[in-house]
Amino acid sequence: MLMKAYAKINISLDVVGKREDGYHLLKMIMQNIDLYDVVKVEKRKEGITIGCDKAYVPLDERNIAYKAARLFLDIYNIDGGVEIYINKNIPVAAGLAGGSTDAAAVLKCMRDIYEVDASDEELMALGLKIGADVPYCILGGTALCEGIGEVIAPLKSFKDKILVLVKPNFGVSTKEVYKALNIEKIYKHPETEKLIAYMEVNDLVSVSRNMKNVLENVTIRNNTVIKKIKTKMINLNALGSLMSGSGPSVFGFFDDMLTAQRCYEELKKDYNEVFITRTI
Ligand SMILES: C[C@@](CO)(OP(=O)(O)O)[C@H](O)COP(=O)(O)OP(=O)(O)OC[C@H]1O[C@@H](n2ccc(N)nc2=O)[C@H](O)[C@@H]1O
Ligand SMILES: Nc1ncnc2c1ncn2[C@@H]1O[C@H](COP(=O)(O)OP(=O)(O)O)[C@@H](O)[C@H]1O
Repeated sequence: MLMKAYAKINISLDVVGKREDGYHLLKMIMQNIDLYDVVKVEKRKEGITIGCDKAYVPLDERNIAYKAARLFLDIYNIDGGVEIYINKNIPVAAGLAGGSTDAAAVLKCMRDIYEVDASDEELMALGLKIGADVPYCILGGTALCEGIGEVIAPLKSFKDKILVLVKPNFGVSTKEVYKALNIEKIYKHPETEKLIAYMEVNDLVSVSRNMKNVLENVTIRNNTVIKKIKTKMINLNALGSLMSGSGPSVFGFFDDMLTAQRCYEELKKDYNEVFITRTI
C-alpha cells in the first residue's frame, strides 16, 4: 500500500505553559503543504524492515516509522510484520514534521492492511505515544493544536495559498530549542484568534502580516541565516515570512506564482533545498 505523507508548516506557534514532565503547552495553527514523502507499507510474515532513498535517514528502531509499526503490532496483538519503504522528499530535522508524518502514514496503512477496526481518534492516541506532532499528522489539513500538540480542532480549510520554502543547510534539535526557551521572556505572543478569523475569510495578506512563532527567536539566536532568509523573502515581495516549528525551515506566502517563482530562483542561488508549493 502506498500513501503520501504530507509536511506541515506552523502559521503560528505559541507556548502558553509547561507541564511537570517538561513538555511545553502549545497553541499553534498547523497547515499541511503539498510537499510529501511517499510511504510504502507491505505485509510480511514477521519483523519490521525499513528502507529509504536517502542515506541520512536511520533505518533501524531510531526511525519513527519503525516505532509506529512496532507499537501497532504490539497494541493490536498482531502476529505478523511489515516492510516499509520511504521516498524522502521532506527535509529532515527541519520543523516540517517529516518523521511524524511518516509515522502517521505507517499507522494508517497498517490499519488498512491488517484490517483493524480503529478510529482516527484511537490512532491519534497511539500516535501521541510516538511523538507530539503525530496526532495532527494523522488528521492533517488546517488545525488548531493545543495541549502538547494532541488537542486538535480542525479549522476551515486554508488551501491553495502559494508559498516558497527554504531549508537552510543544517538541522535543529526540537528538544534543544524547547530547552533553550525561557517562557517568562516571551515578549510577544501570536494573536491566534485574530489569525484564525483572517484565515476564515481567506485574507492571506493579514495572515501573512500577523504570523508569529515564539520559537523563532530561540533558533535565530544560533542561526542568523534564518533572519537573512526572512529578510530576503520580504525584499522579494513575500506577503510575510516565518520559521516553521522549531526550525530551521523558513516559508513565505505570495500573492501570485510569478512573484513566488522569482523569489524561488533567487533563493536557489544560495540554498540547495528550496521549494515552491501550496497549502492543501
Ligand atoms: C515544534 C513542533 C511544532 O509543531 O514541531 P517540529 O519543529 O518538530 O516540526 C512540535 O512541537 C514538536 O513536536 P515533535 O517533534 O513531535 O516532538 P516530540 O518528538 O514529541 O518531542 C521532542 C522533544 O521536544 C520537546 N517538546 C515537544 C513537544 C512539546 N509540546 N513540548 C516539548 O517540550 C520535548 O523535550 C521532547 O523531548
Ligand atoms: N522517518 C523519518 N524521517 C525523517 N527523520 C527521521 C525519521 N525517523 C527518525 N528521524 C530522525 O528524527 C529527527 C527529526 O527529524 P524530523 O522528523 O524530520 O524533524 P522535525 O520534527 O523537525 O520536522 C532527525 O534526527 C532524524 O534523523
